Amino acid sequence: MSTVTPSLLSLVESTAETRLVGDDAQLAATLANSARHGLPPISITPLHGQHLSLLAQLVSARAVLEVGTLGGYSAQWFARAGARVTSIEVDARHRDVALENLRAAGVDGAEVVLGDALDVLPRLAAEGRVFDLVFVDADWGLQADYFDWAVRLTRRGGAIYVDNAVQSMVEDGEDGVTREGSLVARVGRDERVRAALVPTVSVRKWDCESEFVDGFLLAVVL
Ligand SMILES: C[S@@+](CC[C@H](N)C(=O)[O-])C[C@H]1O[C@@H](n2cnc3c(N)ncnc32)[C@H](O)[C@@H]1O
Repeated sequence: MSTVTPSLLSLVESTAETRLVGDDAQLAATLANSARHGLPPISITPLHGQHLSLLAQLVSARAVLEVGTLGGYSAQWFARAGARVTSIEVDARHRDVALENLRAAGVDGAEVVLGDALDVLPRLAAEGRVFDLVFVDADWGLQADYFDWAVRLTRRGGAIYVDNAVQSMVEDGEDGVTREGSLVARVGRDERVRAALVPTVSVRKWDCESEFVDGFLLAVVL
């Protein structure tokens, strides 16, 4: 077997991206416009977008809730699966760029709600909103709180996807990983869901030292 090196992993990732996703002018335009407006380059990758879009398709998602819009890149992947996206963003500049990008991409009906997620999520629950899939991609320290609201906002059989769950545990260090209040401890005690933690690797983040290893938490609401 070949030795695993950054360049070999990079080839695997770029080949899969070319073969399975291909070039997409609209998505590239979204990233370029976000960069022009000075948004940080922290959107999901194209393969990750495809993965989330497939997941939305698998749960026949008509309504997707996203926590953390940035420039609306991941929101477009959900729209491609045929879902209507509601996305929460705390930064008004990010919200404005996302709306511009979504309009340019011809995404109809996407809703970008400006506000702190922990204010907006209870409001959506009080309005009786229900989603097929919730994608959590905002501040890592609050993942467990977002998850708790996500369960209340997701239909039975729907899915919750918490991005960067592995990195957030790694950042917490050994004591943080095993503490009772951690994301996996709280989700593990939660009888409303079944969940798994899925570690991933991406050489796109090889330069960020440990960040090339990450992973997500996926749960299904019972
Ligand atoms: C990693 S980016 C989201 C990337 C986006 N999902 C994508 O892949 O295109 C995280 C976003 O969450 C937003 N955010 C951070 N804290 C938040 C909060 N408390 N409530 C709502 N949004 C928040 C940030 O402003 C940032 O735009």
